Amino acid sequence: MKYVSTRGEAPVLGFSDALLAGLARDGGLYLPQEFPTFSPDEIRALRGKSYADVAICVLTPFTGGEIPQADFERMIRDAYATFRHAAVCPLTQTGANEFVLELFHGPTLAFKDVAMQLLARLMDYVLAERGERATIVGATSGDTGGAAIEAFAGRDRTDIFILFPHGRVSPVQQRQMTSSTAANVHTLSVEGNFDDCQALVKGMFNDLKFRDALSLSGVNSINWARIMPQVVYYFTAALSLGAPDRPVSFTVPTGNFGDIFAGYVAKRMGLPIDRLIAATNDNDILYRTLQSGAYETRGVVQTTSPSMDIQVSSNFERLLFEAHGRDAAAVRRLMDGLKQSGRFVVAEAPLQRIRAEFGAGRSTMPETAEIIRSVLEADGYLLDPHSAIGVKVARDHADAAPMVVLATAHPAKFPEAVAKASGITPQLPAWLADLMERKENYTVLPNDLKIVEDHISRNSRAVREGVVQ
Ligand SMILES: Cc1ncc(COP(=O)(O)O)c(C=O)c1O
Ligand SMILES: N[C@@H](CCOP(=O)(O)O)C(=O)O
Repeated sequence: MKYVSTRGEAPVLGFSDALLAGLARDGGLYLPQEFPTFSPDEIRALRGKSYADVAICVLTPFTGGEIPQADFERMIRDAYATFRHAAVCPLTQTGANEFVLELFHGPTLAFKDVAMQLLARLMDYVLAERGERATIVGATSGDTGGAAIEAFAGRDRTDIFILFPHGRVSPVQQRQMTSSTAANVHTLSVEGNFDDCQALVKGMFNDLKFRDALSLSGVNSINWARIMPQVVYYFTAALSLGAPDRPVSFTVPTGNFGDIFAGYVAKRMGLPIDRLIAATNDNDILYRTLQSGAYETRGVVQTTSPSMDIQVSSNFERLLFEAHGRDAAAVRRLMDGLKQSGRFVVAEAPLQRIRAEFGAGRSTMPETAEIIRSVLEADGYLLDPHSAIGVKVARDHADAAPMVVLATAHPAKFPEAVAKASGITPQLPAWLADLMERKENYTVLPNDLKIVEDHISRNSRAVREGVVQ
């Protein structure tokens, strides 16, 4: 199994190198050269297996045999043993034909744990095998940061630097990131929005001198190994609802387009998915793009679903690569247009291909609050604002196929918005009960690439100890 960049000008890599690379050296995103496929009989044979066993079957082809199988299986079992629900990602019914896929039973109460718990183990393993260290940089609108810090804290082959937008994450999300006492964790509050943080991270990867000097690695969904583990829960959810003998649709609260792209991968692997619906908040660039073909950035607006306050949606590039028949030159032209003018237009043929696979919808803040209230009243089920956006949009797209809505975060991460909508203040689970009393430790930095790079260089243990120059 080899991995190619969406921009076609970076080296083709094996799994371990793609894992450590994060962003490709040409600024593109890695994708498998071809997707492994499962026949209906092979999918049927996954019925009744545990989450970890399905993960082993679905994910093994992606490693290309580079990780010894027994080690890979151990890492998968260890990763999912950190989840507080026996099913790992259980399904709950919230309507006649509507199901919520709870992805928030991991250590930081968001779907990011599903990938991050495995990614950290894989990176640590590969670095140890090679006798190397890495400096991890990541941008977060609230959840990736907490999940990454939890997964990498105390690992001595990595320093981790997480950039979050100053004053734009929920208090619980902030405390999850800033209360780590591990020496390898560095939390940076950037004076900007999530797109600024993401641009800084990409800027560091594209600064090849800095990248090589610090052995940079990434934990955002620009890293293929962040998308890969998320493919598994599409399989487990669809299997529970009758796959491969019954097609199932999914609605996915969407920001960086990573989670829904994992659904697309599952479909390409042979899972019979009927429709994939992207649900956005007021930062609705993906909804607008699917409507008009014009991908046009506007200012990020702050909403009650802060993790989705994103305009530049990184993984859309992977979809563009697919929709253009893997023509990297076409992707480069679109990305150049975006850099120069903040927009590009998808041509008619690729747009039709995208529309054949994806639908989209939007939920405004009042609509999201109303769904939280009405689902609680009708079903006694408390949604977080991100998951509520999914339910709202799913209901706008209801038809005969079972619809699975991805519930991407626990309501206790956003107590204010949930209480305002429902009158109920959700409580953190016992193991996080004292979270808001824990001491915070973070550095505020301006939105300036040079200043952020200098800060990281000064604080990276790899540089201080002379492990990398
Ligand atoms: C709670 C929550 N829901 C939805 C999303 C959107 O996921 P994606 O960026 O993979 O589209 C995010 C973050 O990205 C999130 O943290
Ligand atoms: N919503 C995310 C934003 C970063 O997305 P990623 O999936 O690319 O890591 C967050 O909560 O940080």
